Amino acid sequence: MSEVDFEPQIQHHPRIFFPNLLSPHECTELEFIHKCSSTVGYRPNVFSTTLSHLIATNSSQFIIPFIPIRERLKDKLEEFFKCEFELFIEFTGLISWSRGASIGWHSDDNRPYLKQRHFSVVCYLNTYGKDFNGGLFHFQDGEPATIIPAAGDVVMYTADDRNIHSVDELLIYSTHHFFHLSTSIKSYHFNLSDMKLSLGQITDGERLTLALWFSRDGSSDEDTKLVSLLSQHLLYKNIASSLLPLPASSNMYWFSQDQASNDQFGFNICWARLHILGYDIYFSQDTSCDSDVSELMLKPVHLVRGAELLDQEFANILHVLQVILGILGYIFC
Ligand SMILES: O=C(O)CCC(=O)C(=O)O
Ligand SMILES: [Fe+2]
Repeated sequence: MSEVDFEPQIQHHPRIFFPNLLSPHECTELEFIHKCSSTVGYRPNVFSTTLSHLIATNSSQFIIPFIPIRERLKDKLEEFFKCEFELFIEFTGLISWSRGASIGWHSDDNRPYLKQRHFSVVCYLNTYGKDFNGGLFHFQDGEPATIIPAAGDVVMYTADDRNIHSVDELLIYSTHHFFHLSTSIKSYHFNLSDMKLSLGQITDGERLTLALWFSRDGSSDEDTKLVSLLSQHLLYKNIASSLLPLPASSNMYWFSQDQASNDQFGFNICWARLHILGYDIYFSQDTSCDSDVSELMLKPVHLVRGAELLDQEFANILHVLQVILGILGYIFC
């Protein structure tokens, strides 16, 4: 599909679709960042990575790849909607959906606290049919009626009720990835059968987007907030001078079948991502069996592959993820 603005309907349904606006490298780089930084999101079966979270977890270097992409998207949006130099980025986030996630008909400004959102931009970072199934985007009226997510494609639309849209439920991915649960990890906090069920939800495929909202209102400028967070963070020199990530509170990584409940079963999303890649983790012997999960997030860990315990000690589980995903080529391809 080439660039499509559907000129005749522009007043009624102001929107535009750009194929291949992001390069494959940009999509892969953002996927890498999401997979090693994401937390459980705002709705069940959704994970997200916000820029403020990257700062809070001492991973602000990961903001750098967003900068040229955000600028390019803003330029395109302002040019198409003829509002050059008028818009501010209100929110930037990587959002992934796992099996069962969906969203019904809505406009993106449909709550009083969302009224500052004037334009929406959704960039697809992976591809329907290849990386996941389900998850098609539909506009209620006008053209295009349906968007089939493909890595690099971008849709831009006004956030008001001229662009009511929905996204179909993410379905089970056709090729079920094999994963192996070893007992070599200290899994005393977890119920393994429940963990297998929950893990299935992300091994079935994840639909990943970069979502941005734009505002005409300067008081909603995300950058002002980010600069303030960054400068506060830099005051903590010991943390900021280290390049090691610092996990947030453990419940932000806690994923269970029913995220709405306080179910003690479920597991850590970082842990799950390592399992999918064929790794387990091992906390050194002096980590007390009574440590609660929140402490474990901050503990040094070793990797286990099959029956082999690897020598290298990592600062914490986020550090492991960054290294393993980096080595596996997420960042360099
Ligand atoms: O991911 C998409 O295709 C759109 C998601 C959406 O509509 C929303 O988050 O408001
Ligand atoms: Fe939406």
